[in-house]
Amino acid sequence: MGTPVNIIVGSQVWLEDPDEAWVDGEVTGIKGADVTVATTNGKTVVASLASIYPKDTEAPPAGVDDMTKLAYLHEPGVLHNLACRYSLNEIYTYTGNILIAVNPFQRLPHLYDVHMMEQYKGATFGELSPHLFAIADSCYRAMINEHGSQSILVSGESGAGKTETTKMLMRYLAFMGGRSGTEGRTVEQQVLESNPVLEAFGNAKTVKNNNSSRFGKFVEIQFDKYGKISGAAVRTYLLERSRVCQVSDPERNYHCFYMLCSAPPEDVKRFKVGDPRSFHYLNQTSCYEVANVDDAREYLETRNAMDIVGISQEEQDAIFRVVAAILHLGNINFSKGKEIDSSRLRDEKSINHLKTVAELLMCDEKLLEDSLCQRVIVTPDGNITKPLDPDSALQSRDALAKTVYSRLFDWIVDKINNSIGQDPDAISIIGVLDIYGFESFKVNSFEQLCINMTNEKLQQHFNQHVFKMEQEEYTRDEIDWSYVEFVDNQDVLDLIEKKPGGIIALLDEACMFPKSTHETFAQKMYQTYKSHKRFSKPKLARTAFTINHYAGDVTYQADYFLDKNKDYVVAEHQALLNSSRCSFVANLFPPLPEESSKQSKFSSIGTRFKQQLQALMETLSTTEPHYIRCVKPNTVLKPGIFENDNVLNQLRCGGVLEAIRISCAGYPTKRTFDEFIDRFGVLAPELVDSSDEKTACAAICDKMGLKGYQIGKTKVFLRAGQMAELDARRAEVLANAVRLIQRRIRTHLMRKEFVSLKKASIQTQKFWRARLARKLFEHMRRVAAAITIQKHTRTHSAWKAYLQIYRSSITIQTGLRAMAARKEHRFRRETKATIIIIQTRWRQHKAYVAYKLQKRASLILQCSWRGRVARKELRKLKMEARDNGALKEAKDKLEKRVEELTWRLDVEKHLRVDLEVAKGQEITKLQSALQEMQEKLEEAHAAIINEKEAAKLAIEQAPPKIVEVPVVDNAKVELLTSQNEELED
Ligand SMILES: Nc1ncnc2c1ncn2[C@@H]1O[C@H](COP(=O)(O)OP(=O)(O)OP(=O)(O)O)[C@@H](O)[C@H]1O
Repeated sequence: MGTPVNIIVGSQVWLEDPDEAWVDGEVTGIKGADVTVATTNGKTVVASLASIYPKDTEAPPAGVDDMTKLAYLHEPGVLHNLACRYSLNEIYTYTGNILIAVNPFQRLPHLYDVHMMEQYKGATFGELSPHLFAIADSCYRAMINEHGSQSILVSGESGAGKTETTKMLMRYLAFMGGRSGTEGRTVEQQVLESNPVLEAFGNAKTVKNNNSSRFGKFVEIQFDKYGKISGAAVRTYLLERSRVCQVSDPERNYHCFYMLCSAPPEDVKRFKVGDPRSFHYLNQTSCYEVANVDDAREYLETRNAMDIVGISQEEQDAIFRVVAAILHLGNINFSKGKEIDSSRLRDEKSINHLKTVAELLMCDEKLLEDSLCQRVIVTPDGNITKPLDPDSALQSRDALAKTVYSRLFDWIVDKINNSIGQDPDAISIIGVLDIYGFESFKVNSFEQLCINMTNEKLQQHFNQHVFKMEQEEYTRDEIDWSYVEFVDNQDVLDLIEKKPGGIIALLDEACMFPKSTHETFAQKMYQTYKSHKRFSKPKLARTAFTINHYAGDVTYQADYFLDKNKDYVVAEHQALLNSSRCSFVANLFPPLPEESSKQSKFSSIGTRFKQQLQALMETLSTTEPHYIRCVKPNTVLKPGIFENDNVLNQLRCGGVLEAIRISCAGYPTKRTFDEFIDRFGVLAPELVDSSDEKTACAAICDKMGLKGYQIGKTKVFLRAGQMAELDARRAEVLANAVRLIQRRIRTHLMRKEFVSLKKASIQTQKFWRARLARKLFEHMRRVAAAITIQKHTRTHSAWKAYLQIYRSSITIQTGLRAMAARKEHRFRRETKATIIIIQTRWRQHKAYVAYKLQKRASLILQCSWRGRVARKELRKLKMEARDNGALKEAKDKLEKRVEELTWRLDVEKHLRVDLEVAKGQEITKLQSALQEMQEKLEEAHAAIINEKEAAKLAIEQAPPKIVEVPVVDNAKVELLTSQNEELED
């Protein structure tokens, strides 16, 4: 699978690692055929050049959704891709048309919900990420479009997820083909509900899988012409019968046994069951429970599902009675009887169990015991009864249990089929095959041979479909395909199933020959196939043989082949159960036709299975197959050794690796010239018109630079990836064309839109501009009005403020003036009084002075006058005194008078001097008082001037802001006015 590339120092490579399977690293040195690699886990390993693989350093970290897209298609690349995707919960990956489903081992509900189904409904295959719904959808659409039957083959080892995948597929098909809104039990509902019923009776916990299907299953879903589900049939293959009687740790018997033991108490009582530990068929292992499974609930759910698939209550009861009877049957033990080689029931317990079995199966107790401990041999001379030794009796007991169980299982399958109903007019079918994958254990027995035969058949079918048909097509179209090879397994199939001469035919022969043993059978095989290249005898083996299957060598132990191949019902058992009073039990064992009962009782399981398989293959050959390979991921990156749990091995066994190889080596894509030109003509339209189809196809391929393609007679054959390449180019061309058309149309549309938008926008602009202008005008008007209002308001408030200041200043002025006036008044009053007093005094003084002067003057005048008069009289008296003596007296008198007046004048003079002094003092005093008053007056004047200046300054300094006084204090103004007037008055 490796892609030949030159490995040089520095190359990134994969190499095998004992712990990690594959480990990547870088080549650090090459010496001859040895390469030194520095691995990413820190080791330096020397490996041979042939054992290392190149690593794609440009691989997307999330992996690719189709393995065929891998740059280097080799085992580590495939595993790495799966591991990358798995780590991102991408459990599905395509390999061409095969879907690889890696078991997620965890519920991923979002992957399977209705929303997901809706998404995949009708989606082109490959468009969405790989999914089983994509397979189911392409299957459904192929059926509808091509009216052809389809099949989906789900394979994988035990626990890989086949049953889950099958269930999901059926759910999707029911979703697509279901009749929505139909009342009652619909076909699809019954098909879906048949799963839990089949699982209850056909599934068991095994080492590998807690819910392992111990049978193969082919569900055929029939569709009518409208694509609706019209019927269904379930075919089952090779139920593992031995499990009924033999279970090893840590496995369990079939689920139904445990369910019955956990049933509601009334059912437990009715069916006489109890603790599973008390039944031999269940207590051979210590495993009674399965993690996360509630058997009690499963019992009820199984019953419910049985209701839905049409199993009546009576039938259900009968089924569980048979199940209970098998459990009790297992508890019947035998000991040696009285006669030689005879047996009898060992103890009381066994007797009781026998009774219970007889009761549950409604058959005769004695007959039951006899059928277990005796055999009747028919001889020409009559019937001979032969007792069975305890071991044989036990075998007889187990054979009965297995037969009853397998008949019961077959009855359930038949019932489901009858109940769902077949549609004889079905237009097409979709078959889903859920069958065990290739098995290779340490010890492989007859079952493994059958299982591996099935897988060989399926592989052949796969080969035929994928490769043979492919190659036939190459041949038909006369193209060179010599280098595409595949391993044809027809020879292995011939070895196993050819009649006569195949292993199964030899086994049947051995079974019919009474003296045969597994050793004689093995010898016969060694002899017959000694030169068969697919058959070999292991060294020293006496019964073992190895078959070289397509998936690898498997060594089988022939020891129990004979027993396991024999499928016959002991006549005694047949008779016993047929005579049951319970019609259900009796019907499980219908009486055999007279001749066949007389003929050999042997029926070959191998041959029957081969026939069933043949029928299945015939059915499959009428369908278009689709493949799903389930893979168990426990060791995604484990080395490629041949072990069943190895992913690589699983892929190899599932034919996936081979498919990848062939797919890449061959021509996975082919198209008729018509289709090719139809699809890719756009890549070179000039070539298509000018030449014939074949030449045009070749020309297109050449033009696109494709290498290695081939032109057949009718088709173009493309190598892997070339279709994608052409598609990508086509998508590019189409996208360009689309873009051009879109551009033109968009231009046209945009222009139209632009014009109408322009018109509309002009209209809108007009409207808006007008509106804006109106608004602006309105705004301006409002601004002007506001300014006017503001002006008036401001005037008003300024006026108010001015008035207030004015009034205040008047008030202040008034106050100040009043104060000044009062002061003045007071001053004046004071000054006036002073002046008046001074004036009075002054005037008094002046008057007094004048008076004094006048008085002196008048005195002087009077004195002078009187002197004159007195001197005149003195001269007269002197003359008269002369004349008379009298005169002398007068003279004396007058002299006295003059003396008096002189004294008075002196006094007056003195007085006047005193008065002058007092008056001078008084004037000085008054002058100083006046001086003082004048100073005070000046001070008052200065204070008034200061106050006035201060007031003026205060007014000037007062902020121009005019504080609006909301209310004029008229009362105060009036008061001040009146005060002012009063003051003025
Ligand atoms: N798609 C899935 N999503 C979640 N869990 C899954 C899925 N597929 C499988 N499983 C889990 O793996 C278990 C085993 O799967 P399943 O029973 O389908 O295996 P199988 O291949 O049918 O085995 P067998 O051959 O033994 O019957 C399931 O019980 C389930 O838990």
